[in-house]
Amino acid sequence: MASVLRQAARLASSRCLTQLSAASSTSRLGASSYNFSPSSRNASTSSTIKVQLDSNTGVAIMMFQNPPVNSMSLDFMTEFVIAWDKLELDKSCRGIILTSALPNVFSAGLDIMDMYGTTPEHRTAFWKALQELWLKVYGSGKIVVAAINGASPAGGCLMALSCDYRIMIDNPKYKIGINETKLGIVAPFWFKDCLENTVGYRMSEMSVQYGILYNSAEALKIGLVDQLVPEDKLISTATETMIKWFAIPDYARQISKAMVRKATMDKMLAGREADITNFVTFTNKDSIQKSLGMYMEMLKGRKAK
Ligand SMILES: CC/C=C\C/C=C\CCCC/C=C/C(=O)SCCNC(=O)CCNC(=O)[C@H](O)C(C)(C)COP(=O)(O)OP(=O)(O)OC[C@H]1O[C@@H](n2cnc3c(N)ncnc32)[C@H](O)[C@@H]1OP(=O)(O)O
Repeated sequence: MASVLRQAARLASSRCLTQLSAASSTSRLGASSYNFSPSSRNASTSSTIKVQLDSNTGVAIMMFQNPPVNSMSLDFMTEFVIAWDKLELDKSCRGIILTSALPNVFSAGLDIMDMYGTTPEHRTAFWKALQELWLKVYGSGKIVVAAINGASPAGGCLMALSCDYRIMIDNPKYKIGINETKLGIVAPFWFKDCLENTVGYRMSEMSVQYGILYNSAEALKIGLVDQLVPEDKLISTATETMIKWFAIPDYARQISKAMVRKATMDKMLAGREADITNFVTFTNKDSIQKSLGMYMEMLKGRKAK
């Protein structure tokens, strides 16, 4: 145990988990001091990311607004990381709720147009931005809650899986999962690892091969999400959940989180360059470009019908 703690302490001071200690003021707020008065809100907005921070409670709400479907384009991910870094540095922020400002969709996942017909240089920058975003969210010392208010396939599911807790609107029309194989592409190992860490080995084995998208009730049943709520209770439940987590002393929780996530983080950090090369090589293939093109056509054709 002593060696685990020593290792965790080293981790907390390492590059990826530097944020863990940055926010380590112990429970300043309990649920009883929760006050969400509008006057206490700070707002900061980029074109695709809207942030509201309540410095009284320490809860920030980060909303995606990249119409039509919050696809994770290079621009979106760049703005996400800038907004994220600001919150990480803000000691008054102890937790972040990720949600969508658009109706019916949390995030449609990676922007296919960034992978289809683009140069290898563009795809390198795109993949680096995705890795960066994931490392920040997954490795954060803040408490991160996903308030899933719509469809959340592939990269959208990864974003939710990187949080500490997932709350989804109870509506069968909203689907979540790692559906890449259905597009004729392969989810990288760290998408699979996040899924496996959450739903277990057998379920992820089935899930990634079939490319299953689960409705909200199915997602709850397999543990892909933690809680279902009616639409009008989503943000209040996410905020109340966050306040409950605040009762745990930050430092102890952060070190524990770092211990649990270390193996998955380390694997990515060690394989980061190879992962970029894999992605670029894979998406250079004519057959993959063809699959992506056909999928885009299918999406657009579906709308035309
Ligand atoms: C060995 C391996 C090594 C490395 C790996 C290598 C490569 C593989 C990379 C794998 C990682 C991939 C991750 C991904 O996230 S891929 C993206 C997966 N996403 C999806 O499958 C979702 C597709 N979209 C939908 O299902 C629906 O759009 C959605 C989200 C349910 C919303 O439905 P609806 O409200 O009806 O909206 P429309 O379908 O009408 O769409 C509106 C508009 O948006 C365009 N669009 C939708 N999704 C995307 C997208 N992901 N990227 C870009 N554009 C998208 C759609 O075409 C419409 O456009 P239009 O111009 O017609 O308005």
